[in-house]
Amino acid sequence: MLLARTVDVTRRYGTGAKAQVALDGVSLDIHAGGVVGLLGPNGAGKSTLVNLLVGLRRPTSGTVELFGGDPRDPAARRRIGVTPQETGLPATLRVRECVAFVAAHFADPVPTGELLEGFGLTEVAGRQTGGLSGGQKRRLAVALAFVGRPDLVFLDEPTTGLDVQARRDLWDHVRAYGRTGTVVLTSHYLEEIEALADRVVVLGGGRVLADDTVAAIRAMVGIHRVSLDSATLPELPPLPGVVGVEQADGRTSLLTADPDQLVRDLVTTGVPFRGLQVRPTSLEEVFLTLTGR
Ligand SMILES: Nc1ncnc2c1ncn2[C@@H]1O[C@H](COP(=O)(O)OP(=O)(O)OP(=O)(O)O)[C@@H](O)[C@H]1O
Repeated sequence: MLLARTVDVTRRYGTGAKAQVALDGVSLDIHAGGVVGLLGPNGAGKSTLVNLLVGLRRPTSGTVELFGGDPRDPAARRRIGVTPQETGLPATLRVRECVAFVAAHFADPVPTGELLEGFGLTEVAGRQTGGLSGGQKRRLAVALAFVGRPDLVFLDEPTTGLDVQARRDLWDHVRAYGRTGTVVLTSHYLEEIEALADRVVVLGGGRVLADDTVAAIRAMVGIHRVSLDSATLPELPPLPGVVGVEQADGRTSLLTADPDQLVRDLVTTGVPFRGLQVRPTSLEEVFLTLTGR
């Protein structure tokens, strides 16, 4: 089921010579179920895309649909939950009151106590939001996106400022939600995208550079890393198919598209290697290649 879509969307900020093109011909379908990760460097257009999908901004050209209609239609917006990149919580409201305030807008909200428990906020339920730590504020901002049992949740860099444990707890929540609902999440953390996303959309310079599963995107570059302990390794003879050699952390890495053949060749050379490891390149390595960074 199609929940949201953009068709050939362009978004510019400003006019004339100073115009900034934030999105440039982006077409994207968001289907029900799972976690879609929007990945891209600073200024790639991730927040702009989310803001268009949730009806906070309008495209300069192209079409944006949410549940088959206009994202600014209140009926469509009632079915989504959003955590923007920056949230201003009313400083004098208590955490519990904040949740109750948002819950009042929905017919069947998650009970406040249950929601606070789920996001580790029970202990600070009676505290004014102005007195929360940065991480607690962020957790509350993310919790508010889930109050109305939304069909589609948009989280713009939800774990920025969270410590490792809080980040992992939030991942559990997002993952669990993605089993029955749908989440669109932007992140700078490749680890986060690898951990959560079923589908990754890589944005760069306002364009979709790749749109696939984590595994497929990793395989797009298709390069594997064959690494050996450097300590006892003699100088290697030239080996066919090696596209790069790296030295780091006491290991020599050979980059190749055909790791099986490289291992056979290594054995044939008779080089006394130790500590052989073969692994696909990480999402980070692929990401750097795709975005040209
Ligand atoms: N209100 C605005 N006025 C002018 N330019 C803007 C505005 N909002 C965004 N931009 C520009 O549009 C481009 C895309 O910005 P956007 O915030 O969508 O990127 P992003 O991928 O979310 O970046 P980040 O990872 O830093 O949050 C950037 O060049 C940015 O400077």
